[in-house]
Amino acid sequence: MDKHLQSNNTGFLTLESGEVFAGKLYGAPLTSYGEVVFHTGMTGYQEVVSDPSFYGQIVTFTYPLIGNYGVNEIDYESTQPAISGMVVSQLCQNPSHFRSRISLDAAAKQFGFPILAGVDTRSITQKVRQGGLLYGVLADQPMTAEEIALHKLRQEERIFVEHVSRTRSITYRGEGEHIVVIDLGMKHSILQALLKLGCKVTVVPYQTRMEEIRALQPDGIVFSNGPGNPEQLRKYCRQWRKLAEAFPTLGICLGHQILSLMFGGQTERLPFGHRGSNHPVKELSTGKVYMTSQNHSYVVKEEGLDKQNLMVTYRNVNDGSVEGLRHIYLPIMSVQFHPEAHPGPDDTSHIIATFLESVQTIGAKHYA
Ligand SMILES: NC(=O)CC[C@H](N)C(=O)O
Repeated sequence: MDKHLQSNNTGFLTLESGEVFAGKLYGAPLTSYGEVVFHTGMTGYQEVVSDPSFYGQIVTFTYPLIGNYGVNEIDYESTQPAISGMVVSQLCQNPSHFRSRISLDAAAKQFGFPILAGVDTRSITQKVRQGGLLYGVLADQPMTAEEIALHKLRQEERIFVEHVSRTRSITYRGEGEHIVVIDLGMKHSILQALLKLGCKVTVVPYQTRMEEIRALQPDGIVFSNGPGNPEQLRKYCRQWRKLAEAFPTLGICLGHQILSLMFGGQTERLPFGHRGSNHPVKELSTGKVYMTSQNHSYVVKEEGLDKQNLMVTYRNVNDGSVEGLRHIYLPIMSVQFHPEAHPGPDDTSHIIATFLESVQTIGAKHYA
């Protein structure tokens, strides 16, 4: 018997395509439902479970052993549970790391999400790769197609950003430039990256009005990462465009996708998403390839992109999809990947520094 499996509770992941995967249930004894996605990182599970971009998703890890270095107090990306549920092959119950405080099982109990362990995660991944958007339910019994269809319908009606964006503004003191982050489900490490560069940072709820943001006298604006379909935010894009045109702006992941919407473009679903720590992207101006941390289902659609104003700066090496945009005349830039990394390589951390340089130099000159 697998020494990692000590739970007596059998659990099931039922996919909308009809397959049922049986395993052992750990973490919080809750039924979870959502889009089933796969993450290929060998590490980073603590950041993934707490990254608000994963809100409403059941995340399957392709790396076979998860939980082996435990969970610590400092690597959380938010204080709320983000994922809906987790599926792993082997769940390690005896973690070993000098920073570890509790096991992943204990953290899942505290955070409030279930873990299904002991299942063939490669087979689930193959199904997701073949099936595109695939909903599932993780529960203590298999579900019927009708039950899943009902959950799916409810899920599709929800605007996920509403559940993860802060409800009140908060300012973090720094001596440097004042950056206002539009919180679409901001990862804590984006805040950390800005604070590390000396910025004063104000994080505002995503529905904050333009006048309120102007009153904060920002030097620059960041549109954060976040969950769900970017098209759900289209109605805010007119006012966000005004904001982006008024201040040096950086968009990260969901923030990048909405930048294309602001300029009349569209987004589309990738066949099965990019989630992992080793997605290669090419910087078109230099031909340099960077390894990046990624986590997205949607992508900026090439067709319909406002090429009068925006140019593509990065492309995914595997599928050629758009990974970065820059405004031709204004200091506005965005990336589909995560320059703040965490988890994953920090090869592209210079992007946040470059944004800050534009805030300090081009921004001041441009708007003088
Ligand atoms: N990490 C993110 O910001 C994700 C963006 C968007 N929700 C997507 O899945 O494509």
